[in-house]
Amino acid sequence: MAAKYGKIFMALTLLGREFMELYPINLKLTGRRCAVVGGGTVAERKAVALIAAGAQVSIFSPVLTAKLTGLQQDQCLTWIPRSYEIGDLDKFFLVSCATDQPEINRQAAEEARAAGALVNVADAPEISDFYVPAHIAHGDLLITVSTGGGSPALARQLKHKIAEDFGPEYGYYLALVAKLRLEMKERLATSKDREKFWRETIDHETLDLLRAGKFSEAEERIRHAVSCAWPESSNGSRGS
Ligand SMILES: C[C@@]1(CC(=O)O)c2cc3[nH]c(cc4nc(cc5[nH]c(cc(n2)[C@H]1CCC(=O)O)[C@@](C)(CC(=O)O)[C@@H]5CCC(=O)O)C(CC(=O)O)=C4CCC(=O)O)c(CCC(=O)O)c3CC(=O)O
Ligand SMILES: NC(=O)C1=CN([C@@H]2O[C@H](COP(=O)(O)OP(=O)(O)OC[C@H]3O[C@@H](n4cnc5c(N)ncnc54)[C@H](O)[C@@H]3O)[C@@H](O)[C@H]2O)C=CC1
Repeated sequence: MAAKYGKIFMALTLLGREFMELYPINLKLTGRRCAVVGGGTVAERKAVALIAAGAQVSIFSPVLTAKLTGLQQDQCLTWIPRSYEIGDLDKFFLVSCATDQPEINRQAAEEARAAGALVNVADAPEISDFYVPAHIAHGDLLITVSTGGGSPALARQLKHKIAEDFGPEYGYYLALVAKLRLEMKERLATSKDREKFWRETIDHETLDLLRAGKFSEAEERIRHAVSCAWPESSNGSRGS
């Protein structure tokens, strides 16, 4: 693979660190059954992200954090108020093993994988199918940072740095553009026109308007841009 012959690969080799490229995917979890084993701080972080993604979350743990207890009271998750037992994990799409007992995590991971689930193990990257990246979500906009398990603290720090530059206005911007994009498909004749338009339209003035909460002005600005660039496009001509 190209990356393996690049400068970064050479540097990693010099540093004596093995390099494993991960396959980046964004999972759709709406309505999927997911389990978290453990109810502490780490389990909480994993469960909250799963719930945010619309998963149907079950937690196996004798104790829950205050936040998880609140979520359980609000019926955002199902709590099985006891220690994990063999046989618990046979019906899940994804399982996160996050107790403070390494042997329990391992056992749960083995069972879940044998049952066909995707498995994450909080204290054992080497037996995990996937890692949870640090992330920023603004509506449909999802920015993730992965260090391949090398330094979660660095992933977290980079996330905070990126969040300073990409605030909620980018989420509003995306929502607006996604809506207008469908309309522009009708209005701009060819895919080349559309490509040119969207590359030129992503501008800071629209973002400033959104940052200031001026949503309709921002929408108007983009609509105006398309009428100026393609006055003839309003005749409804359609193309590829
Ligand atoms: C492999 C992975 C598996 C997984 O959990 O998916 C994993 C594993 C481990 N984490 C450990 C420690 C810490 N993890 C964090 C924080 C986060 N950890 C997350 C993901 C991941 N952690 C996956 C790799 C992701 C990647 O590298 O890209 C984040 C990004 C996402 C999330 O959890 O939601 C979230 C930040 C979220 C945010 O803030 O946005 C902090 C920082 C802190 O809490 O301040 C520390 C202490 C500092 C440090 O160690 O760096 C330990 C050692 C435990 C010990 O020493 O006992 C292990 C086990 C090991 O490495 O062996
Ligand atoms: N991957 C990550 O992001 C990180 C992983 N870790 C690792 O994650 C592990 C958990 O850390 P914390 O959440 O801080 O621990 P914690 O002590 O806050 O929580 C442990 C939880 O596991 C539950 N538990 C214990 N035995 C159980 C069993 N047999 N069945 C079900 N639940 C059981 C406890 O009731 C408790 O809710 C640690 O071992 C640590 O090494 C730590 C920091 C970050």
